[in-house]
Amino acid sequence: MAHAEEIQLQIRDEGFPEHDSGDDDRAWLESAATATRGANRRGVRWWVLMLVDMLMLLCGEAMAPLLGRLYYNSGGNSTWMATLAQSAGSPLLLIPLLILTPRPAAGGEHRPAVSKAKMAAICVGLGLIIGCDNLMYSYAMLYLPVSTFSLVAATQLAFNAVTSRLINAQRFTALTFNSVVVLTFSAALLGVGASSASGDDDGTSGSSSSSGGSKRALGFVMTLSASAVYALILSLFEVTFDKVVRTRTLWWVLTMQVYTHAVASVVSVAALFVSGEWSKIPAEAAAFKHGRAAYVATLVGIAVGWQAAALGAVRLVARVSSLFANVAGTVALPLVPVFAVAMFGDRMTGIKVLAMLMAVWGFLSYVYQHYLDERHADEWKRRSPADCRMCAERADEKPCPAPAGSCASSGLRRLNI
Ligand SMILES: Nc1nc2[nH]cnc2c(=O)[nH]1
Repeated sequence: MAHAEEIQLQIRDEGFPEHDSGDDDRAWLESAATATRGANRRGVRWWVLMLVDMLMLLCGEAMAPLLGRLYYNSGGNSTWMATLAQSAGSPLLLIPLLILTPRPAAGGEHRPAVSKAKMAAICVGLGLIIGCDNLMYSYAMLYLPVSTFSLVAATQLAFNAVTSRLINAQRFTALTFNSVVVLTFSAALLGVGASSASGDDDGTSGSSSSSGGSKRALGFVMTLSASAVYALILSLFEVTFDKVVRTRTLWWVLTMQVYTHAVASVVSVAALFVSGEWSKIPAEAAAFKHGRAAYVATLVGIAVGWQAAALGAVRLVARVSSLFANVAGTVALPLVPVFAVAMFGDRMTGIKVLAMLMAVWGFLSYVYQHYLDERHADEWKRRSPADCRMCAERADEKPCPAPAGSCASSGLRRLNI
């Protein structure tokens, strides 16, 4: 018991001074009621903002790869230019970043300033990894047809399940597990369906038979590696928000995206010059199938599309988790062929419909789990301080069942003793 008291004291010393008079249960109940009302009010706004982030991610993930393929199919040949386009749109985000001012963390608690040197090192590291992912993605699109690409890219969710478990201590329930499995099968089904319909050569990229099996093998390895690296990137963003920045405001999301993508762009520009591809760009633009203006418009579209996708993804990482951001992104894989039906008059098949329905099912499964978690957290917020004290006084070494932060208004923190 002495141990438990020691822990209580220690926790009280750590924060929430306005509630340190732990005996004042009435005050606690009032503050809990206010917090719950606040949470409910934030609830609708939160879901609407999440929908906006998802739309940004889905539109970007659907539009950017289609334009990437248009670039290669219309005469574009520079993998470094295709790589640069994926990160070059980040200066666009300077506009909202300069308008916004950094907001203090929710609750107004004092937090030590984030070390600039540490953030610079993180942004350089993440930027280099993003640059590698972009390069692998460019090779993947160049060497693999859409069908095989979708099939292999479906693995990114499984990779994310591993990275988020190892790096972010993601909790897996039956619903989140179901979401990962169903979405992976949905994207894979699409790949199988497309390859059986087209003999795995849908002519959408430079991977015609003349390119040879070695290029296709390289495309396969690049897609698989990019899928793993993308999962790692999302998990590293999440762990940075959790452990380094320790807040998840829009200002920090924009800051991290602008700086990491700036690093990726600098590396891509340097590689464009060093590789000599730069000298071929004017001829490539002049010979572009739809003209020079279309060449520029395609690259600008790729840049804007990837920034929208990345912003949506990082916002979802900050709002929910890296796994959820990947779940939402994977929904885009089966949506692309359905968009192609509407935009390019492609044939609608039973497999495309089934893949899309499975994607929606997998996605809703994760959203429902998140809704249950929120409700569980709200229930804990409504409990009396005695419940929280019970946790603190438990001497059985078991973790507290309350969700993180839910004991905050009683002056006690969630315990993991
Ligand atoms: N590998 C990979 N890279 C990305 N960059 C932006 N989106 C993606 C994605 O879905 N996969």
